[in-house]
Amino acid sequence: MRTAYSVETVRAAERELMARLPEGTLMQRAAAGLAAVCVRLLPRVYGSRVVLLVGPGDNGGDTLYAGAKLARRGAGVTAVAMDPERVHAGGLAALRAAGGRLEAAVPGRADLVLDGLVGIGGRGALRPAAAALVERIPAGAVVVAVDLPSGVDADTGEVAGAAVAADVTVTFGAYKPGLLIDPGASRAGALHLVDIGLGEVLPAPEAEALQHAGVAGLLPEPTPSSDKYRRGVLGVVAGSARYPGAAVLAVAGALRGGAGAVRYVGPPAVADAVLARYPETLIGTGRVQAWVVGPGLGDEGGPEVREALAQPVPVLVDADGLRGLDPGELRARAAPTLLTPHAGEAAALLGVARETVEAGRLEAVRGLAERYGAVTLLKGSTTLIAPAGPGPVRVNPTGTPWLATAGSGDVLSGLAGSLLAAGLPAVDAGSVAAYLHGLAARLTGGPLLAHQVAEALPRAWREVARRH
Ligand SMILES: NC(=O)C1=CN([C@@H]2O[C@H](COP(=O)(O)OP(=O)(O)OC[C@H]3O[C@@H](n4cnc5c(N)ncnc54)[C@H](O)[C@@H]3O)[C@@H](O)[C@H]2O)[C@@H](O)CC1
Ligand SMILES: Nc1ncnc2c1ncn2[C@@H]1O[C@H](COP(=O)(O)OP(=O)(O)O)[C@@H](O)[C@H]1O
Ligand SMILES: [K+]
Repeated sequence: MRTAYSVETVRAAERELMARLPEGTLMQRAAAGLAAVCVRLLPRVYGSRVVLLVGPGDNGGDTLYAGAKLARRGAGVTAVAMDPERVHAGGLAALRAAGGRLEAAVPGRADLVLDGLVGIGGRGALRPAAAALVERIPAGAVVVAVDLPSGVDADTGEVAGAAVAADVTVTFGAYKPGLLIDPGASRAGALHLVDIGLGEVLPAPEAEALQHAGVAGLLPEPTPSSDKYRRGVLGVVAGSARYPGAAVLAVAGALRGGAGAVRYVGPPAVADAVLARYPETLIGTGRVQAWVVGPGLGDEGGPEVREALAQPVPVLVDADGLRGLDPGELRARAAPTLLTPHAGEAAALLGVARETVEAGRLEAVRGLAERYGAVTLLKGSTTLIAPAGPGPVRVNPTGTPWLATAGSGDVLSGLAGSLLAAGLPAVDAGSVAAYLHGLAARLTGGPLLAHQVAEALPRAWREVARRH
């Protein structure tokens, strides 16, 4: 599990650690880790051209000390300050002693650029002096963000104006949520974590991302004593005369997600379409361990949605099922509810613009989970899963923009429903489903069709299970 911590938490941990260590120790650890990554990125340090963009705080300090280390190994290092009156004095002295220079303008060419404008002390949009330096980053240079790309909000991943687009981010002590959540995540490039000793003093994280090992541990594999009922029966309320395909795709995701059986409930013509593709499907109501309601219902299916929500089993609500949801009714449910909106549906539920959700994904997913008392999975570029109560938000690290294709969300609902029916808690069901779905899409490659994602799920499952 990759874990991420808010600025407040990181600062508190740093204070606690700093109190026990000689002054400057943490900055020296950070600079040493940063310089080591830079050395690996350069084909040859000696004779390379390195540019440091230096802000007024400690982020600039880390950068100057790392630049000094590179200068000592023969790199030509030029620092450019956002505010020449406010530069970390010790860092600048170290750079100069190593043969580096402070100049007024960004050189036109560079092999490596270190973005040390702002780190976790950054607030709001980059000021014009900083944005002007970002614009001058020479084309072709490898860009390394120090702690985080300047212009990205460390806590949320929000980008309010100009921001550095890094090839690599070297972050100190702990990942920050903004490095894992878009739009920030897509500015961060490859992530390197430098251990500065914070691990021992960090409390619970604000965000976490599953990795193969964690997913493997959650996959509901059948055992010798399994039968189809114990493996989980999922009921699917989906599809309509207008959108029959949604039912087929949700059932596809459910069957490929390992359900012991899938029951389809819906119009006979749609049931025929489902059976034609998946003769394994059971038709009509009966006992289930979980429900998926909503994909492709259009204006139909209201009573079935209500009925499912009234039952004491986990219910996943997606797409048209999300319209007109009553927070009170959901909060009163004894069994878990998993909501799976995309940004447009989340915006409608929250009464805000879609752009607001896309720019502030973390706030949106937390807001929905709190309002509805339900685990909420917000789809899109970096899918997020928020628990119904306190606890870290799961950030999905797999996926590809090729998934932005009609019907892929229906496959996800079926898959997540299958995992709910198998008995996974809703946060695990949502995050394991998003993980496998994203991995299956990557294995398929683009341009992909939604049903191909469903068909690639067993491969994704095996790839995760095989390695652990
Ligand atoms: N506190 C610690 O123990 C450690 C901190 N470290 C480094 O220190 C950084 C935090 O340092 P600081 O607290 O000095 O803060 P930063 O250096 O991140 O930024 C604060 C400075 O940037 C300016 N600033 C804020 N928002 C801005 C904006 N939107 N546009 C332009 N300028 C802006 C502020 O006026 C302030 O001078 C970390 O990100 C990390 O790089 C590391 O050395 C490791 C140890
Ligand atoms: N830009 C993107 N990057 C990665 N994944 C995306 C992106 N856009 C959409 N997705 C994924 O594609 C799927 C689309 O689901 P949804 O919007 O419900 O589509 P549909 O209703 O057509 O099935 C979701 O799993 C979502 O996370
Ligand atoms: K930075």
